[in-house]
Amino acid sequence: MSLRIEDYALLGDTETAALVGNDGSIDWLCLPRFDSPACFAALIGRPGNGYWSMAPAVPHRLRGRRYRRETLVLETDFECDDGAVRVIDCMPVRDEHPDVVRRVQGLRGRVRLRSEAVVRPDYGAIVPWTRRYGSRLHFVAGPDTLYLDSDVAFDLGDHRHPCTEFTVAEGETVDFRLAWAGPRAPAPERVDIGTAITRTENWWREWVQHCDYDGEYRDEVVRSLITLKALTYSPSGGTVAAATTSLPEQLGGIRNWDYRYCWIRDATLTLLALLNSGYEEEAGSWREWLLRAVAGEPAQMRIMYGIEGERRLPEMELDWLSGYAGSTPVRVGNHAARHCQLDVYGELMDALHQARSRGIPPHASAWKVQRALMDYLEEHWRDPDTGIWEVRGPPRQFTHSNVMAWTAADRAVKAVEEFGLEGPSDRWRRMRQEIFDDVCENGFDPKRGTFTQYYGSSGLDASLLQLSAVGFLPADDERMKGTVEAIQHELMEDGFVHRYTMGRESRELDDLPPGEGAFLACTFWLADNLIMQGRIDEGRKLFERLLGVCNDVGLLSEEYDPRAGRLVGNYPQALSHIALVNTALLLEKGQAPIEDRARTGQEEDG
Ligand SMILES: OC[C@H]1O[C@H](O[C@H]2O[C@H](CO)[C@@H](O)[C@H](O)[C@H]2O)[C@H](O)[C@@H](O)[C@@H]1O
Repeated sequence: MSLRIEDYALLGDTETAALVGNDGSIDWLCLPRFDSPACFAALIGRPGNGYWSMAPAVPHRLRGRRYRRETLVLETDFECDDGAVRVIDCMPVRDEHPDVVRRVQGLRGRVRLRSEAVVRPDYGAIVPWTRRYGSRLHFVAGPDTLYLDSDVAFDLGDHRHPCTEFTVAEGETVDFRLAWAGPRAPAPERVDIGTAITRTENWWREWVQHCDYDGEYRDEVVRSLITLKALTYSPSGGTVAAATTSLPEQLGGIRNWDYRYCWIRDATLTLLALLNSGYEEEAGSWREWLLRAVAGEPAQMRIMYGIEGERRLPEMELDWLSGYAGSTPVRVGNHAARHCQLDVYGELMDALHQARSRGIPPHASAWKVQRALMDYLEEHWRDPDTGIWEVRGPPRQFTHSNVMAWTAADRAVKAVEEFGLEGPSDRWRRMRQEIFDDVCENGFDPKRGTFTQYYGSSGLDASLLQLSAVGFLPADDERMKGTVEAIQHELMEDGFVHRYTMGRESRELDDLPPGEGAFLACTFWLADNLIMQGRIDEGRKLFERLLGVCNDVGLLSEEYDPRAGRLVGNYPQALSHIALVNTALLLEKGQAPIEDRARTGQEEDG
């Protein structure tokens, strides 16, 4: 039986990521980039699709695992009748060759261990050509060449399952390193594993030092920030939505998507979470990524890009993979790249506005790009779109999308008024008012006292919990209170919030069978609304309940299945960790930076 999603921990070097189970097996690793084909894909298939195990060879139990304080260096402790060992895993800060290092440390007694290195490039499809040179294994398959160096020699067997057994006594260490090289690149030099681990540890600790949040939830916030940093591709500054593809939104279901790309929405919200926690440098590189990605005709702007700004992300199914817990199809690429989702204009205008407000040095092209985007939005904000949830049914006029168009107009007005930038502020002011009136007339149900999912629908949508955060209406406005109450009544299951009403209407909306977990980011947004309404204790209680579903190493996926009591969806997911950071900041400050925006927006439009 597969491990639960929460049984995995993240390793990463800010260019790619791996998942290691609490059984010591690395079941997911894409090299050299987040979106490269995985060479260990057992996570979404079978063991034959690739893994690298490291655990006692005799009956044993997990004694615990943790990241070393404020780092992404993982320690997993196993215990058996003969003693105890620790496996230390990390991906060193990137130099020439992406690599994973593993050190086995004897803690007590003498323990016999076994390691199997089943390398399977191209998402588990290819058995590589494998050779052994002393204590080095060499795997070759098309564009992938991997080298496994170890203190103990591997037995090649039939070349399909290289394995080794060795004994570690208290105080001893045994080291391993798997490194990737391009097809014609020279073989990597051997490295000292102890030095690599220390260097990686120091690098993360130095990074964490810039965090200026020192509140009650520091551990959880720092873990989330480390996760967001690990999901940010450092050469370009783009953030992937999650480290995986096709972890299901419902166990055994078909809502399995590839998240190893940069959504404007997720990347922008990541930037804000980092910025609000003291990380200004990241804001600069994110803006570089963004401006490169959206450069060109505003009409051609995409809602998501590849990590270097690639525009074509064709979606396909990998039929040789049996899926996580049998959840098929396994997909790579993402058809949503071709969607029109108007909210991204608002998120983008807001992020650039905030970067400016924080004094991030101006960028020569930023305002030019923003003006071009506004020209486009002025013409198109009434268009139906696929909305924040990227529904695969027919486009609609989603209330949230229009509110985000309002946000874009609001930030454009402020850029002129507060920063003296040049632009038609009177026109944008009129646009802002027009959208405000339109939303209040068509996206609000006066009988039920709640905003609704899209114009003309009676359904609810948890994205409406964002309305106060962006400043559309204050949290204590009766219409917002009514919306929050309706969402609490209709979208909650066992204390967690679903994205929208599931049922016949959602089938038409989504073009997919209903059934998925509760959405963790939305549940944090509910906590935010409670806090902004002054219901601090209720908000805190909900926040702490959410912290309770973080796994033992502080990670969250996209969704939570309250019935199964399990994390579901891609993992770890940026949106969930962004939302965690925002709620912690809101609780700490009593009012978040986002609420300041709420106040200014309301003065003019209320
Ligand atoms: O479930 C439907 C959609 O799910 C994915 O989108 C979700 O994840 C995105 C990345 O985190 C997020 O930006 C979006 O708001 C979420 O709905 C998936 O990528 C889509 O293809 C799919 O239609």
